[in-house]
Amino acid sequence: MVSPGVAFLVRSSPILSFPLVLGVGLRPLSTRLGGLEIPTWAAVLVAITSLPLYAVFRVLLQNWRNRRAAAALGARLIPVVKGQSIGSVDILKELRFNREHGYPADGLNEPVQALGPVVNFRVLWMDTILTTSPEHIKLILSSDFNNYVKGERFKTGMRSVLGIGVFNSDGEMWKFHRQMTRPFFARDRISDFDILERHADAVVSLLRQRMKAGYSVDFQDLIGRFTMDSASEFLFNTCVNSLKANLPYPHNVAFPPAEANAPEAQATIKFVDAFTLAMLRLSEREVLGRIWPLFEMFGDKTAGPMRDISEYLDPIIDAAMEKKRLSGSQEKGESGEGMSLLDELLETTSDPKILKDEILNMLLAGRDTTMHTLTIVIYFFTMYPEVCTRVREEVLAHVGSSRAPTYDDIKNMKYLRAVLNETMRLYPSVPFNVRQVIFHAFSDEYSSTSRENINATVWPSADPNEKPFYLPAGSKLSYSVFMMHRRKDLWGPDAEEFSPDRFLDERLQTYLLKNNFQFLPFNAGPRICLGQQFAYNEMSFMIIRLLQAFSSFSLDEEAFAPGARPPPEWATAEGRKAIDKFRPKLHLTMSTKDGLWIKVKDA
Ligand code: HEM
Repeated sequence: MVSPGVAFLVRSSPILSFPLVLGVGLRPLSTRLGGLEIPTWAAVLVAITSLPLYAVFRVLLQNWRNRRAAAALGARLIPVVKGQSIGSVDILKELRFNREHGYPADGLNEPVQALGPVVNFRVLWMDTILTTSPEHIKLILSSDFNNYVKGERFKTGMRSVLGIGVFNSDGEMWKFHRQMTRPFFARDRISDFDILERHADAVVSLLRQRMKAGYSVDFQDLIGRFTMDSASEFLFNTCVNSLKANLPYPHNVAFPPAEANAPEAQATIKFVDAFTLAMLRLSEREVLGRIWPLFEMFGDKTAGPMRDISEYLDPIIDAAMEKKRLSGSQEKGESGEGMSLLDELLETTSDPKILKDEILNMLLAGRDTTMHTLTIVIYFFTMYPEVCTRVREEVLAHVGSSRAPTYDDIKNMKYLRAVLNETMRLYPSVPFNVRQVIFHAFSDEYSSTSRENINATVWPSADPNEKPFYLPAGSKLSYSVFMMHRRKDLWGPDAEEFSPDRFLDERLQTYLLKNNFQFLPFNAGPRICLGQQFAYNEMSFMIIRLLQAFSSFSLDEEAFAPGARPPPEWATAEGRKAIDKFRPKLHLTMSTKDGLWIKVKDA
């Protein structure tokens, strides 16, 4: 297999070989055509400078075209964030550094404050537009949905893991996946809580065991196992059983008890680690953008983890296919309780590639998002014990201290829902998302001379007296719900405060109900999260079980590894960056660096 880097170079070879062809061919050609003798040094100089000159020419031409097209539409160009170095490479470096070591939106807040809610980070002369405006996000996700796609650039980077699954497809393929999976999220299916109950009980007893033994627990790790086990059983009827593998001990326990993992846990650990690593590799590609293949010259960095993932998943898919083959037409159409997503998918397709892609896409969607939200809810319980007490009172009033909650119990618990929403407002699982303005240049349908600007679009300015913004076709966009959820002009002066009541008191009317598109933890429009209701049920169920078992939660700051604590310089920052006691980490989704070490008190 050719590595992504080599494939990239081969694809780019026509342009990269241009200087060579020019260097070798210029002298004989000029002699033949015009009898002109070009000295060797001049031919070499022309060859060396040809590519940079061509690049400069293209950039200038593109800028001129954009200005002209914007003027023709009565629009203006999006303000560009100016870097200090050629091609604003310093901005790229800073963004990469901040992604690894900073707080989310470090390096983005300042330009947005200076230039407004939409800016263009023109790194390496390529437009990368960032918006934090609900009006623009509404256009992207809903009212002008057909003009935006995930885009080839994004999909190529994700393909080696997510294939052509629902997350990584556009157009007809995306519709096919969406139609295929939607029935599975019907209300009766997602309110069947048997699976959740078993795994939630395991979480509670593991917490109790560790407390009894006198150790703190990494709640993020523990709850990630809960969401992984629940999702795997729900999706493919086979529990990954990650809750059966041993829990880690805090870094400050000098001699943790020696515990060997049960043999059956080994395969689980390998699968879960491979899954986590594959997601990490994908997020690294996303940060590098178009040039990511150059960092994979010697091989596809997702190939190793994907081998381990396939080793685990392929037999499960094969067995389900075989079961389906043996049962034949008997079961056809009998979708209903007890059927996993995989069983349901087998009603539509028997293509193992599509089946695997879909399962992996759903696991990505279902594990890390709910893991993160539940982790931050518990973190907020440690920070705001009065909120924890109030949710607990609601739990005891609606469900009591022992019975498992039902769908209706959960639906009626308004404060719990407000706590979940407030958590997802401040720390949404998908803080940044990407799209591309669709580009139809190669469609036969559009063969006019100005075809590259078909699908160019405009966005309104916040100030109606200002001209709208012009976006060329093909522009790469990033929208940040993380930043939008913290805007004081949208949420009020207390936007950075954790206050679940804002979803219940007059602030709901004053702020949120004025503009539904300013709160989007699950996205909106045709691509809205398919698992939204499932996620609310799963998270509420787990919190209720925890609050029936435990009366309070506390943070064990000593148990956090030194590199996982917020650095001292954050203390002088504004807002939550100064207050919070964990370090957010950004990959495809958000998490906390090195987990969340807590202690719990039995109820
Ligand atoms: C707190 C929990 C969750 C949050 C915050 C969340 C958030 C999101 C967001 C922001 C998207 C849009 C992604 C994009 O545009 O690329 C999305 C899509 C999706 N989510 Fe969720 N999600 C959660 C849980 C789940 C669960 C538990 C499942 C299923 C088991 C799920 C299934 C999906 C699917 C299938 C999509 C793709 C929709 C499409 O592209 O058409 N999500 N989710």
